[in-house]
Amino acid sequence: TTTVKDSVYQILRENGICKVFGNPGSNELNFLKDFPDDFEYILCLHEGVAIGMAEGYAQASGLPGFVNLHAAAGTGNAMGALSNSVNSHVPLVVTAGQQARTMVYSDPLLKNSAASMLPLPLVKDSYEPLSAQEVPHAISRALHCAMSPARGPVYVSIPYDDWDKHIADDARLLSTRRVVHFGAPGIDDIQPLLDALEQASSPVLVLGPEVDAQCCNHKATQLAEQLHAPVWVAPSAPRCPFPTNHRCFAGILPAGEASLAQKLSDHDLIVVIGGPVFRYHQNDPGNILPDGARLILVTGDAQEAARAPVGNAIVANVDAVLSYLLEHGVRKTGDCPDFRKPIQRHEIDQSPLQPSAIFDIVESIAPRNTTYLNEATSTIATLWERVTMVEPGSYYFAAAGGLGFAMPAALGVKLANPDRPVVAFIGDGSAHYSITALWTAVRYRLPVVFVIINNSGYGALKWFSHQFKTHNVPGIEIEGVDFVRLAEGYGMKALRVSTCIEFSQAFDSAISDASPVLIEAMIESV
Ligand SMILES: Cc1ncc(Cn2c(C)c(CCOP(=O)(O)OP(=O)(O)O)sc2=O)c(N)n1
Ligand SMILES: [Ca+2]
Repeated sequence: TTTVKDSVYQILRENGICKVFGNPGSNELNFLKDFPDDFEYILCLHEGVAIGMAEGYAQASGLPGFVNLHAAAGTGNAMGALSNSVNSHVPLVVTAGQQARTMVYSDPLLKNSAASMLPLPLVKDSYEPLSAQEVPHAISRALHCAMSPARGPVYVSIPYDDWDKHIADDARLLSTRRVVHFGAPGIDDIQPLLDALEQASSPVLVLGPEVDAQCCNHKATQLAEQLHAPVWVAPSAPRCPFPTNHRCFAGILPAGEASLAQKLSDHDLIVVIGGPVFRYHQNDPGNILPDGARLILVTGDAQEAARAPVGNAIVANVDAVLSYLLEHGVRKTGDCPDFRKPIQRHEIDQSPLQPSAIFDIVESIAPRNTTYLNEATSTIATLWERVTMVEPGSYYFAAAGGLGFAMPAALGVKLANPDRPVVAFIGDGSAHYSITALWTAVRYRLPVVFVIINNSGYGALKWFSHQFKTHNVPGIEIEGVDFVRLAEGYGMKALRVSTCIEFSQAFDSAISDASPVLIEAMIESV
């Protein structure tokens, strides 16, 4: 026989999982005791950080993230972060310790009374095994469910007295299970798309995060060149699916119905690959498509296909479809046009900082393979205009817009890819949702550069107030926060700058520092 605990670690080990992101309580101690030395426990001081870090790690590594939380209180703290995970199709197994199986009904402290209901609908599946014997199978099933298209987080609640129970050794059969997914279409399946591209006089490509998640950005560039088509990144982008310095890159689409359709008004065929149609943000009612245009969606997510309000959809592996289109699709002759917009760059001088200057300075210093995260929400469009992102895995943003994602996700990305620089632009508002990530960065020596863009408040909400004509709104000014002292309080190197030359010097030093650094960039309040 074996124990539930040994069986579960063996299942994780055989599936390449060796990191546990977590925050422990007494319910978790039986799972964590005699912690195996071939695993690493990453302590996060808030459960939103544990989820965010596991999400960044999973997205950057392609491996499932494994999280261990504490009962209902820990799961509740994780819910905001899970809203991003379920939208970004990131494979996570989220476990939470439950009170002792024999005590739960007596309403004890630290119980998770409706455990399998608590995280819904922000997980693909959630379960509390009916007996200790079921726990290894529940973990194995959660792992394969999280990794099956469309990927996503799965939750398992486990009573703490289950871990030491002895069970039959057939759990070994579970740890060696392999589930692989192909989803490649047959040529007949995508013939309608090939025909539409052949007949279109002005096709346009709109790319979503799945292109980046499957690392087929380069195939998308070849397809754009073959079609002489401009490429837009789908709105509210959580990843960067296309090189922003490529001649076909037209920009990131606005997240409003009318404004998005207006950007695509010159096209008669809109091919959306690897993302929803569309993830709008501001309410900007209008026609979803320009007059006379038709839309075809290619996605690995059947729900995304079903939810689309317009056009036809092909549910298939995005990488496989791109390969088909390259091999069998129409090829335009002559030179591919250049769809890029020229950018006027800032001088790096004594002038006061502003977001566009910050991004120009970063653009002039950061290595080309840097990964960026941006949660200074009023500056996102400016980053996409000014920062070059080429490789897969160059950019991450909260897929549901749930703030508090970028700081912990930056740590997870760095943990997965230690050789790539990681820069996180964080708003002075967003920084507070996961500020404890700074301690985890120092504790695990993750040399991320955190740039706090401090405009003394919720800049994006000031913009929305203007848009929505909802004036005199309280609660959007934040004055008097000292991020340098906050960072130093967590043991992190930190400095404050307010001019371009100061920021340039600080960033040039921070990007090659072996330790994490926080730079507080003071800019005019918007
Ligand atoms: C968890 C959470 N809480 C609140 C919000 C609402 N929110 C908030 C509070 C924003 C302003 C963030 O301000 P910031 O300082 O981080 O960045 P900017 O000043 O550049 O907008 S944008 C936005 O959608 C959110 N998206 N997620
Ligand atoms: Ca701000």
